[in-house]
Amino acid sequence: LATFAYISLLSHLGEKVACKMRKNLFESLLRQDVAFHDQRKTGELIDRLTSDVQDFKSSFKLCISQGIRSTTQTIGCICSLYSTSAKLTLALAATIPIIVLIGSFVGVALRQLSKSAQAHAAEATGKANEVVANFRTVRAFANEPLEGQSYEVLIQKSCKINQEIGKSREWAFQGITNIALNGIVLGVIYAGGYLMSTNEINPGQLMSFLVSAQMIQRSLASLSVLSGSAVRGITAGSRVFEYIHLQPSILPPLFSIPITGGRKIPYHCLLGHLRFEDVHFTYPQRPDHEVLKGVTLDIKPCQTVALCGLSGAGKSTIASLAERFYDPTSGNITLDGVDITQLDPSWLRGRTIGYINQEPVLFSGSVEDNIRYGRPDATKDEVVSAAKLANADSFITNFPSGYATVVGERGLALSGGQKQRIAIARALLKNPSILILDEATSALDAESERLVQEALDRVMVDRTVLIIAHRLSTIKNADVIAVMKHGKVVEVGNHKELKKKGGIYSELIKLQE
Ligand SMILES: Nc1ncnc2c1ncn2[C@@H]1O[C@H](COP(=O)(O)OP(=O)(O)OP(=O)(O)O)[C@@H](O)[C@H]1O
Repeated sequence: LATFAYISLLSHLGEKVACKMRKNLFESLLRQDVAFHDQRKTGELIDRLTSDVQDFKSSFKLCISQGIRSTTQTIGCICSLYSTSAKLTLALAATIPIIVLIGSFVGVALRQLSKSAQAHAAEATGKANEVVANFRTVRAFANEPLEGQSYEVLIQKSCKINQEIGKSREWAFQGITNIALNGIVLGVIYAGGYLMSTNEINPGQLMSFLVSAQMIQRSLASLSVLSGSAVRGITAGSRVFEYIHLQPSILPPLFSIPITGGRKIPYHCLLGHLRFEDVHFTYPQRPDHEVLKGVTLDIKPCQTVALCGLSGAGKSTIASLAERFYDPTSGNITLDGVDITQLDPSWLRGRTIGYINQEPVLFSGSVEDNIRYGRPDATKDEVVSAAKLANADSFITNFPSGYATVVGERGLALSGGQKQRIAIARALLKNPSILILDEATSALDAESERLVQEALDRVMVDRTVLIIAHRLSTIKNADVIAVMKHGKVVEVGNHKELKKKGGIYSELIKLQE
């Protein structure tokens, strides 16, 4: 009964610990900056969330069940040894520091190997994740054998290290400890024989001492096997806790980017005046390349401002800074005169700014779920009216299952134009005061573009809009057009003014015409 109780208690506890670790790790991953995710592979993060937590749980359960038994057995037997012959016990105790020293030396070496094996396994998972997620591209380039080989190389590395760990565990851990422990038994027979000859102990006591010493030997041997698993568990745990305790990086000058907390501008006071003032910015993972070099841009309330310019000039970076995915290296970005670093980021992103980009990402689930992602508490009527505004209602209702149609992973079951219109509906559902369109129509064919553009024209009314576009025909009617080159705004004006000016804009127009 006790065994049954302890097994079920332990499995209950182990599952609870794993569940809590996964929850904390996942929450921590969601809390991290965009820069953190830019620098890491998705599969590597998923590996920590799955394999590492699993390893930690298994090792935790094993250490508790076998560890407690072996430790109590060892302690009990030591007491028994001491009561049988204090002298012999003390002689035995003198050898323990040597065993501990060897054990810890081997333990450190094993832990390093184990860490490297887990890092390689995570790299392999990252690779597998990337390939499976982008399967269509792999197939389109007929690169299945190449991807298979590069996965094999990664998996082989981790396999080799695991074999090395297995070998070291065999000879170093179990081999050396067995030699040491059997040596102890021989020592006991030798020393016990001597004590018997001097009549300090009798044969019965020596026999009982030997039995206890052997029991200790067995317990210590099982502890040494356990320590291999403990090493793996500790390494896996340290990889999980490393990210659980990771704080979002502190960016200059003083602020971190928390998910929530900070000022909110009440809805009825919010004008939507966005201003960039002498903004400099460098991506954290590419510190030697300054992307924005002193951008000043005033986007007045309800104005439509278009950004254009050469590829790589820094247009999308401006959108990322407005969303506060990153903080500028220097300079300020203000919303209605308030520095956005003072504002609650979740309010800023979740309520105030609607962001639609070139490749909208949908989640597996129904069309309705995807639109509701913009505002989870929206009613069905609100979802439908957002879809109507985005020119999406007609094609959605033409699906046999209507709004319950499942869009497939990342929206693969929809066309580009349909995905884009669902993304517009999703952004509109939160009724944002500022709309950022990052080349929202550039991936579409003429008919889809017309439908999407029609939807966008309708929703741009009465909002501050920042459009990033390559095709200049789509931004002709913008109130202000800012032309960017090498991280700077080099021309500002409306279409007519800039065309007349004869600068970069007019050249780009000529090229496109
Ligand atoms: N996450 C990132 N990490 C590091 N560098 C980046 C990152 N995103 C963009 N960059 C670099 O910043 C520069 C500006 O990129 P950005 O995407 O803002 O340009 P863009 O003007 O929008 O270009 P395009 O019109 O081609 O989309 C480029 O040199 C790019 O390589």
